[in-house]
Amino acid sequence: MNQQTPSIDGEHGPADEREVVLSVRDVHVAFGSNVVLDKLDLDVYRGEILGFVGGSGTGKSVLMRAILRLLPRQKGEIRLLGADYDKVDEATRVELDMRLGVLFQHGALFSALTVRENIQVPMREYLDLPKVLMDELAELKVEMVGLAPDAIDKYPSELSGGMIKRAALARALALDPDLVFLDEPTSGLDPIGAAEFDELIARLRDTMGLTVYMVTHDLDSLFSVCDRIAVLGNKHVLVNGTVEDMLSFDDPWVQSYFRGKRARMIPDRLPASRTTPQQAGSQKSEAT
Ligand SMILES: Nc1ncnc2c1ncn2[C@@H]1O[C@H](COP(=O)(O)OP(=O)(O)OP(=O)(O)O)[C@@H](O)[C@H]1O
Repeated sequence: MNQQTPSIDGEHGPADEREVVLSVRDVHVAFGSNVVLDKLDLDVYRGEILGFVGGSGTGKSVLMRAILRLLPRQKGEIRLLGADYDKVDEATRVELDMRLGVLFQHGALFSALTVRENIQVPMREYLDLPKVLMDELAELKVEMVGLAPDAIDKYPSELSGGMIKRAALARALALDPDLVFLDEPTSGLDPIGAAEFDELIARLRDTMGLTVYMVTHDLDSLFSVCDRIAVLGNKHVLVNGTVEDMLSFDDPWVQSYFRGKRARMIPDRLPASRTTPQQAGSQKSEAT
């Protein structure tokens, strides 16, 4: 995908009318001679759930970390909420960071802190709030992600895998972000827990207007909650669009992934409920 790529207009209007909250252009990341990402372009639109997929080791985590500035990149521009991270002053950078939430794979909660304290970590880092207000906010976040109220004073070791994911999501939402990055949020969950987590993500998008960038291998998530899917291959985004676009895209990996045995086991791959205002439009790039 690039700015010159023709886009398919959706039923809700031309694709380019949507607000781009994350824009990645011509990104190049290498570790020594190992080039992981090259000439990579990607847009994420406000209010959508973008599913980001690709084979193992293709660079999904590397891209997420490069976007979050946890890894250096050799080339390329990354604009978040309209601002070029590399060109803004430190105060603006902090403001931008506050508008992002991240759920790392496996939750990555601080094991020595309770759920309440974990949720309050970003509040302590960025805000100067009285304890009573931070407690109220933490309680609100716990409720928002569907955890029982008594989970708030538990330590991560006392929680199930699904509860850890929810607690980590509550922490990612601590500062009411515009955009959340989720790294394989349903991995390790049983199918029911994973489906409930997907529903939670969709509900938060609908109620908070959240934009979601979700790295996932979970075909159920891709088919049920993602408005758009981007596929990483050959070091860049091979194609992005709806499930329907994936099914018709002529690439061996994309075909085997979306039409393979596991995909065929999902009974209703294109439920009508997938059509949302955020789903308007899709774009394709040329496979190389
Ligand atoms: N810090 C690092 N130093 C050197 N090489 C790295 C580093 N991080 C990632 N890589 C390399 O970058 C490539 C892409 O890794 P990455 O973890 O992004 O893959 P992925 O698409 O997320 O894979 P998976 O789906 O298996 O999690 C791999 O070859 C990996 O070895």
